[in-house]
Amino acid sequence: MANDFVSVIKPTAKNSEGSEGANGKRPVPVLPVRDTVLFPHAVLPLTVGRESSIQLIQSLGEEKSILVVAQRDARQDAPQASDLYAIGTRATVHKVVKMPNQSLFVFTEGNERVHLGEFTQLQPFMTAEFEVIGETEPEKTPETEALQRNVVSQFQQIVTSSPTLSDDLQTIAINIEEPGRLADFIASSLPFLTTTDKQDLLEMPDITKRLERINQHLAKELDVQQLRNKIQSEVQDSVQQSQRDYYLREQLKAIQKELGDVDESQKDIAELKEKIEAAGMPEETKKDALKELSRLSRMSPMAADYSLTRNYVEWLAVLPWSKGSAIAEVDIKKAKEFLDEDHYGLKKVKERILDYLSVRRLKPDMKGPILCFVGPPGVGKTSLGRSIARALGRKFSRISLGGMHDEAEIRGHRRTYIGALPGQIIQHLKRVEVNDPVFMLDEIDKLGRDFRGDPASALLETLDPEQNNTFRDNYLDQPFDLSKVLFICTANQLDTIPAPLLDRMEIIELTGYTEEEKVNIAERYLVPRQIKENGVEEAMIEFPTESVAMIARHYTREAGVRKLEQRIGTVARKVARKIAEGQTEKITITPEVIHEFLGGIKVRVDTEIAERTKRAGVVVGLAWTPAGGDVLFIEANKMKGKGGFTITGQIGDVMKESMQAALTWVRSNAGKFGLEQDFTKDTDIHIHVPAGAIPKDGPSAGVTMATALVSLLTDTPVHPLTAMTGEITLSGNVLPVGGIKEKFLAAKRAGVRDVILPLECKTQVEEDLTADQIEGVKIHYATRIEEVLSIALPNTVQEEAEDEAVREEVIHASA
Ligand SMILES: Nc1ncnc2c1ncn2[C@@H]1O[C@H](COP(=O)(O)OP(=O)(O)OP(=O)(O)O)[C@@H](O)[C@H]1O
Repeated sequence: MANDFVSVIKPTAKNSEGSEGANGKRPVPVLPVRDTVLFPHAVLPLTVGRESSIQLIQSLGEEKSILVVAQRDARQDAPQASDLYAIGTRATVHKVVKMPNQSLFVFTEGNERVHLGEFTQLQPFMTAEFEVIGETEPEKTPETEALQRNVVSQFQQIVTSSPTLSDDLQTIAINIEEPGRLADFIASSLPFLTTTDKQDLLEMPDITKRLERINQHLAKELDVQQLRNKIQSEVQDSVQQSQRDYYLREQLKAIQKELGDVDESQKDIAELKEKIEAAGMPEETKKDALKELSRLSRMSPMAADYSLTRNYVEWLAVLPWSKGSAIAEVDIKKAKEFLDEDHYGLKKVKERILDYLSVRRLKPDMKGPILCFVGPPGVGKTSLGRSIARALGRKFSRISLGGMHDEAEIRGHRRTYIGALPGQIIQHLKRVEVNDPVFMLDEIDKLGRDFRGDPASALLETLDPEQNNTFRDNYLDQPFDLSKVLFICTANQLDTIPAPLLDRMEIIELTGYTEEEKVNIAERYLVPRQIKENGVEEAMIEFPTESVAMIARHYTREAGVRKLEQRIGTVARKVARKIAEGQTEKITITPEVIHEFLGGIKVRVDTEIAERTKRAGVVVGLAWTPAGGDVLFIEANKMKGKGGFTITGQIGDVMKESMQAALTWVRSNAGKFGLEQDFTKDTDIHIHVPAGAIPKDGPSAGVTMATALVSLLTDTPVHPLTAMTGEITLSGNVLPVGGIKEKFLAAKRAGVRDVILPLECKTQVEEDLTADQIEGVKIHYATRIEEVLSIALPNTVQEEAEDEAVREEVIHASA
C-alpha cells in the first residue's frame, strides 16, 4: 500500500545503479501503488500491506530494483496488469522495516521514468520488462530561465504560506539546476496535486512542457490560497466581532442582573410570546412576529432600536386578529327599540337604517354598501351610529377624518420612519379589542389632499369590501382582515366627498329640526341628560316646555341641537352652583332665570330682521350651508355718481352675474316702478352681502337682489319677516333652486312668517317637509319676479302701516 507522504530528494545524488540492466529484457518486479506517484530522484516511504506486495519485497535479494507503478483505480485491491498505468518509475529499495501489524515500511528512491513492457509473471507478484524513457534537458534560453525562476518563486510562496510544508523544501528547490529534476521535485512535493495530475507529469517527457504544467498548477494553487486566506480572515473578523458582542452582552447581562432588571426583559419577552401565541393571527404573520421576537430576545434592552422592535411586536401581539364580539344575528325588533329609545322623530331615517340591518341579517356576509349619514352638525348622526352599534351588540368607535391630509394617518407610517405608528384604523382596532366593531368615520367630506398623499384613496381601500380583507397598514406590513368591521360615514355635505367614495355609499340624509322637534328632543333627552351629568336631581329643578322653547328660539341658531344641549348644560351648572351654595333647594327655570343664567348670549334673528328691513333696499335671502341653511341679508344702497355698480361681500362669479342680471332686469323695466329710463345716469349703486368675511356663491339670491334694488330705487322697505330664494333670468322668470328644506327650516328658525319660493320648488316642499314643519309659515310661490315684488313689497299705505306695527311688535317682544 502506498503512503501519500512527502517525498524527499537528494539533490545531488547520482543513481547508484547505472542504467545497465536498464532497458533490459530482464524483467523486474512491479510494485503497484495507490494514491501516489513516485518521481525519479525522489525518496518515497511506502507502507506495503498487500500480501502479493509483501512477497515481492521479501523476494528481493541483492537486486534492489523494482518498478513502482500507480494504479488507475485506487480502490482495486488486487490490481492486474491492465489496471496499472503504462508508465512508472524504476526505483531502488533502500531499506525495509517490519511493522508490528505485519506490514512493511519500505524506503524507495526513484531512478528514471520507464515504459512498462511485457509482463513476464503475474503470480504471486507481477514482473515485467521495461524501457527507460530518455530525457534531454532543454537548451538554456532566457525563456526557460524565466520559467524556471518563476516556478521556484511561486513554489517558495506556497511553502512559506503553508503550515504543513517544511521550509527546507525551498532550499532544495533553489539548488536544483536542471529544469526536469526541478519539475519532478516540485511535483512530488506538492500535497495538493491529485494522482492523475502527478501521473500526467510523469508521463510528460518534454521537460519544458512539464515545467509549464507545474507553473500552471502553482499559479492556480496560489490563487486558491489567496482566496482561502481572504475567506479565512473574513470569517475570523466576524467570529471576533460576534465574540466581542457576546462578551459585551454577557457583561451587560451581569450588570443588569446586579441592577435587578435582567429578569424584567426576559419576563417581558416571555409575556409577548404568550400574547403572540394567543392572538390567533394568520400563520404567516405569526411566523414574522416570532422572528421579530427572537431578534428582540437577542438584543440588549439598551440598544437604540430595542424599543422600536418591542413596540412593533407588541402591536402585532395585541391586535384582535380573530377576536370578535361573539354576537348572535341581528334582532331587527330590538334594533328598532334601541333606535326609538335613543332618538326622537327621524322616522324615515330609522326606517332606512332598519331596512339596511334587515338585509344584513338575511345576508350576513353582505359586501357593501357603506352607510353615510349626511346632514348639518348636531342632528344626531353620531348618536345614530352609536345606537346601531348597540343594536348589533358591537363596540363603537369614532374616527375623525376632518382636516386629515396625510395618507399615513389612515394607513400608518413605514417602520423606518422616525416615530412611526400604525394608522387610525389599526389604532382604533387595538382600542376596541375586537375585529367587528362599528367604526364611524366622521366628516368624510372634509378630507384634505396634498403632497403627503391622498387619504381618500387610502380610505377607499379601507372601505372597499372587495379589498379590505387584506388591508395592509404601512407600519404593520401585514394583511389585516377588515371585512367584519361595519363602517358608517358622516358628512355635512355631499359635494366635497370624493366621487369614488360616494359611489360605494348608501346616503341617508338628515335635515335640521324644527323648533317643536328641538323642544321634544330637549325635554326627552337633553334636559334629563344634562341635569344628571351636572349632579342635579330631578326634584331640584323644574324646566317648563316654554323655557326650553325660549332657549331653542332665542339662544341658538342652528339646524341641530348641539348648541341647545350646551345652553341647557350651562343652565344645569348654574342650578347646581345655586343649590351647592345653599341659596335654594329647587329652581324653576322661568324666562327671568334664563335671562339671568344665559343673559348676554341671546340670539334674536327675528328682531334683527325687523330692525334691518326698516330701511328700503334691505331684503332677507335664504342660503344653503353645510350647517343646514341660514338667512342672509342683501343690502343695496345708492349715491350720487355716474352709473357705477359695486358688488361686495366675498361673493363668487355666479352670484356676481346674477346681480348683474337683476340690475339689467330692473333697468329694462324701470318704467314699471315709476323710474326714469336712465335712472342710473347720475347714480352709483352698491350691493353688499354681509357677513363680508364669509365666501358666498350661487344663483339662488337672484330674486332677493332684484327685490332689494326695486325696494331701494322706489324707496319702499319690504314686508318685515319675509324671506325668499330663487334664480332669475334676464326676462324676469323665476327658476327653481336647491336646498329648499334646509332653507325653509332656517327661515322658520329665524322667525320668518312669509317665504317666497319658485313655483317649481313646490314638489320639493311637498316631498321633504311635513305639515308640522310648515305650520306657522306662509309659503308663496312665484314664476315671475313681478309676483315676488308684489308679495314682498307693500302695495298700499295701509300695508305699510301694518308692517310698521309688526316691526314694533317684534322689537318690543325682545326688549
Ligand atoms: N333625534 C334625536 N333624538 C335624541 N337626541 C338627539 C337627536 N338628534 C340629536 N340628538 C342629540 O344631539 C347631540 C348631538 O348629536 P350628534 O353628536 O349625533 O350630532 P352629529 O350630527 O353627529 O354632529 P356632527 O356632524 O357635529 O358630528 C347628541 O347628544 C344627540 O344625542
